Amino acid sequence: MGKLVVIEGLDGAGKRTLANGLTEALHAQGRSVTSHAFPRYGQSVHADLVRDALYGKVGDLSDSVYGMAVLYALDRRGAADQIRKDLEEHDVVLLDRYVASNAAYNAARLHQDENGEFVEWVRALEIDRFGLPVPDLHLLLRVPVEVAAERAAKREQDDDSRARDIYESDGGLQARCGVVYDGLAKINWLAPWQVVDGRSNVKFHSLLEPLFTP
Ligand SMILES: Nc1ncnc2c1ncn2[C@@H]1O[C@H](COP(=O)(O)OP(=O)(O)OP(=O)(O)O)[C@@H](O)[C@H]1O
Ligand SMILES: Cc1cn([C@H]2C[C@H](O)[C@@H](COP(=O)(O)O)O2)c(=O)[nH]c1=O
Repeated sequence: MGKLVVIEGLDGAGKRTLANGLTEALHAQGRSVTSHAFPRYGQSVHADLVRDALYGKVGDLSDSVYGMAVLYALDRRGAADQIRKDLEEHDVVLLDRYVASNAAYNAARLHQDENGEFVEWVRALEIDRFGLPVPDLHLLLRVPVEVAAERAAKREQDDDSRARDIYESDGGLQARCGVVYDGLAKINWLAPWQVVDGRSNVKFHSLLEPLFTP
């Protein structure tokens, strides 16, 4: 059975870049890896509705924290069987965002913390009710909010298709979300969390060592 490893962090933190680096490092160790990124834009109707809502194209949908959270959760529910299959066939299944993104962003929208009602509601919905696989490890790619914002702004400049959405443009939300992520990591919510300093060069091999040490 493979290990389910989740990368979490603010918009622009560098999660995709970390996922690519980890994949290369795992391949160099001879391990098989497959990955997914949530939301699954272009693959799931729920994810595509999320994207439309994040660009203000679905009326007042994005105003509803619970409405948005249900869409993200349904996108993952649609991927659950694939993730289970991947875990049978690969050493590592790497996810760029997962259930904890729903907990962190939407608790932050509601000005709640890691111990609040919303975080528990997400766990009950996605794990108990939808039966999503529980991660083996979360990697929290931690960078100061300003650094994440600079990286997101630079990417927006370089790539026309990556204009910042309503969450990415909301500095207050990103700052609160960073605090909720720190809280989730502190209580090892759902599974162990490892904090990765995204400002310095990340040592990919050492990050996953604990997973494969008997
Ligand atoms: N360690 C780093 N140092 C400097 N720039 C970086 C670093 N990691 C990523 N970047 C740059 O920051 C930008 C955002 O990176 P990336 O797309 O990996 O972030 P992300 O967390 O996946 O973003 P999002 O969640 O918004 O999709 C990219 O332009 C990337 O090249
Ligand atoms: C998976 C997921 C994501 N979010 C938030 C986080 C981001 O601000 C946006 C879109 O994600 P992307 O990585 O920028 O494409 O949505 C969320 O609130 N809940 C989730 O489950």
